[in-house]
Amino acid sequence: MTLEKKMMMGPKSVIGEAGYVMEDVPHLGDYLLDLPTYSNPLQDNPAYSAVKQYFVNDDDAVVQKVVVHKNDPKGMHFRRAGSRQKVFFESDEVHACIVTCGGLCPGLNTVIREVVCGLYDMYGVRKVLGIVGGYKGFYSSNTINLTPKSVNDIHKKGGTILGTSRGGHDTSKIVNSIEDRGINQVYIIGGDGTQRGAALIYEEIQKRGLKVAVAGIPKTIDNDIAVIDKSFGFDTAVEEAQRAINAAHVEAESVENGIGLVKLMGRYSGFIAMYATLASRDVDCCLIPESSFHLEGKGQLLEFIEKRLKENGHMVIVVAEGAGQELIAESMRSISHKDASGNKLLLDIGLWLSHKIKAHFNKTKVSINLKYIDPTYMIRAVPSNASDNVYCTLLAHSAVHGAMAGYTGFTTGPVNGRHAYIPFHVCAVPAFLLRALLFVNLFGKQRITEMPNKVVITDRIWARLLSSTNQPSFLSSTDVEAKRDEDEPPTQLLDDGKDRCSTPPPNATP
Ligand SMILES: Nc1ncnc2c1ncn2[C@@H]1O[C@H](COP(=O)(O)OP(=O)(O)O)[C@@H](O)[C@H]1O
Ligand SMILES: O=P(O)(O)OC[C@H]1O[C@](O)(COP(=O)(O)O)[C@@H](O)[C@@H]1O
Ligand SMILES: [Mg+2]
Repeated sequence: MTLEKKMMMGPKSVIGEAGYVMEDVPHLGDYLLDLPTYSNPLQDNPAYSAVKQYFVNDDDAVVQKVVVHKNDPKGMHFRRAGSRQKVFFESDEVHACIVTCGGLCPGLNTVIREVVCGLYDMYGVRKVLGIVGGYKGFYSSNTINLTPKSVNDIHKKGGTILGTSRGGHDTSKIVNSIEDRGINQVYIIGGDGTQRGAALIYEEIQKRGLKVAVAGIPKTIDNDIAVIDKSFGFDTAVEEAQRAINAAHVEAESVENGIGLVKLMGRYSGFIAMYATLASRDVDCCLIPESSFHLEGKGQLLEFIEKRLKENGHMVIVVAEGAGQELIAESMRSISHKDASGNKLLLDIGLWLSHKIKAHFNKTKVSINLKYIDPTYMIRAVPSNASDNVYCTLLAHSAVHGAMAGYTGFTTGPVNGRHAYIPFHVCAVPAFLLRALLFVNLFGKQRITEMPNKVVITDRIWARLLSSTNQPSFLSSTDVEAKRDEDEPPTQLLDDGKDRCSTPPPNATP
């Protein structure tokens, strides 16, 4: 194949029998001809000497959907992460760099540590640079040398030893810096914005024909990155949130008509609020961006608060920072501001709700005692917990194995419990196969940053939350219908072949 032809190939897909599609990741060999390969040094590593199979089979893939039906096509797959028999870099040839971008998240230091140690211990790499202060650090800050010794204890600290920033993504300046420094592996740790930036860096590197592997490592405390099971730091955040909820509960319980209001992070997705509520059992009401609510009116928030106070004498409300933004905007006629990365700056729903609840009970002459707790930055700043630490290690090692094997333009992460390489770009799949795959609506959105991961309030998990808090859903039946239409069609069919949304079950009461 000629070089031009290889360059034109773009994102790849591997198509197999019975509707098997693998959305493959790019490889340095796609645009650089005749790259030499080397045997993987892992097989000489004493720690791995008892391993039955050192390497992942070349065509191992991870399936995107695990719940299937007998006539379903095999569906979408991603390349399985892990070490390969042949690597495309010699140990002393590697000059890696690591950068952390966007908001803080528990586990950032663990990932940095494990990329450094993974490169050193598994592949004998000796040159790893830390880029200081996020993307703009590539062209405006000093770098620091990272060694297993210098990163040994960093997983015990919150934050990122490299520093981070929003904004400042200048693709050509970044790639110039990569080229000038002779860097050939770039590990980019960050959320959706960062992964978009990483895709641009990968494209520019490919355009310049550089032998530089670009590996994205997804980070977001909000857990709003699509495709992967969950992001690191999320578990830690849910655990840490329990402390704030407990405090709110103690405060609320100790006084007459006590209300504990806790704001948790979640700009567009209410995962932290939802999981923290499900875990706690002390929460009476959880409000998330995906499920709108009103203050006034029958079955709405203020009425529910009145009811719960009458029943229990106290209550705890958990609100995700992105919830109810349209209500605040309406009542304050606010101008929308953005941060340096272009993310919309949110209005403080916690303060606003506190004010509205107090004003309401003032008007109705009921004395309440409301305590508002905003633990958001305290939660974000803690070191990762044990389970996140284990997860971060695997994530970092998967990225290292992928880059050493010559893969590039990918984000790594767990898909149904198995780590996979997910391409930055969606590959083209023939239309007939798309139809056969039965999830045409989702296609084109499977790339990590195309569509944020959101709580699907028509899924059973949200129903479990509503039933555990016994709060109203605050949605009208029209809202529910609209939500059902937005979400994926149900896969659970009744015996007569009609779906549960459109047809009431036999004997259902109207
Ligand atoms: N669409 C984009 N294209 C290129 N770079 C982006 C894009 N969106 C964000 N970035 C860059 O990614 C970095 C982190 O983005 P941000 O949205 O702040 O955090 P996160 O990656 O956690 O979502 C910033 O330096 C920002 O400039
Ligand atoms: O004050 P900052 O640093 O902009 O961070 C606030 C935002 O960071 C987050 O924790 C996560 O955002 P990112 O995923 O973009 O880093 C959001 O929940 C929150 O809105
Ligand atoms: Mg983001």
